[in-house]
Amino acid sequence: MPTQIWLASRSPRRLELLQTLGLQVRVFLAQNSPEAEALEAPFENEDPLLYVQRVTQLKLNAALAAMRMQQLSGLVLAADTTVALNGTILGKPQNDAEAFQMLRSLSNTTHQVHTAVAGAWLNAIGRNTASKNTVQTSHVEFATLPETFIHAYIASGEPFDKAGAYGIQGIAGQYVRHISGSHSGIMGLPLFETSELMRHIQTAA
Ligand SMILES: Cc1cn([C@H]2C[C@H](O)[C@@H](COP(=O)(O)OP(=O)(O)OP(=O)(O)O)O2)c(=O)[nH]c1=O
Repeated sequence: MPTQIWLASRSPRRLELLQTLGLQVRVFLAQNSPEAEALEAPFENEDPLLYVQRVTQLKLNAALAAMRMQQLSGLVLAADTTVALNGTILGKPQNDAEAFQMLRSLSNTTHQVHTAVAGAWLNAIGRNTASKNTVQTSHVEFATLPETFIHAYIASGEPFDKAGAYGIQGIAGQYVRHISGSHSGIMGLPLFETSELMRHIQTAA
């Protein structure tokens, strides 16, 4: 019987990326509580790489707890993407001014995009019998972002559900001079690392 893969994510990009692997994926969304959202706030001066892994584990744990309650089983995946500029975390912008500030700070420089993935196997009696985490870092160099572009981009609404206020897969891609790492990782789910993680879990479960 094929493995049931559950993606614990609201991100439409993550679902599309997983589906490009030809997998049958179901989305599982745990109820968002204010407490859970508060836990996703970075600690003061938290290292971006540690932050992205911590939050990913929180997302996975919340999904596993909720899935147990509903007696669901299979391979469960959660992920988080964080943009880091000179060691500072750039999350999703809360308003136009924050988006503007983020995009201007990314102009004509290189930043990092970290995507962590955590997965676990939940068996038929609700036990987690195998788990694995991974994190993938890409380097993205933007050319100068003209102010007229930044304003129009913010007005389009595209920056608001994205870490660092941009999506490489959209019109901001025209200013990406160079990347090293994983294009799918920058979009939210590194396909090479995620496939390896899933194979590992399936073998170990
Ligand atoms: C840098 C970058 C980020 N992003 C997106 C990927 C993620 O969806 C989003 C970062 O937010 P995340 O908090 O990682 O994920 P999410 O809130 O969208 O979904 P969930 O927590 O339910 O899994 O930014 C792009 O789509 N393109 C990019 O180039």
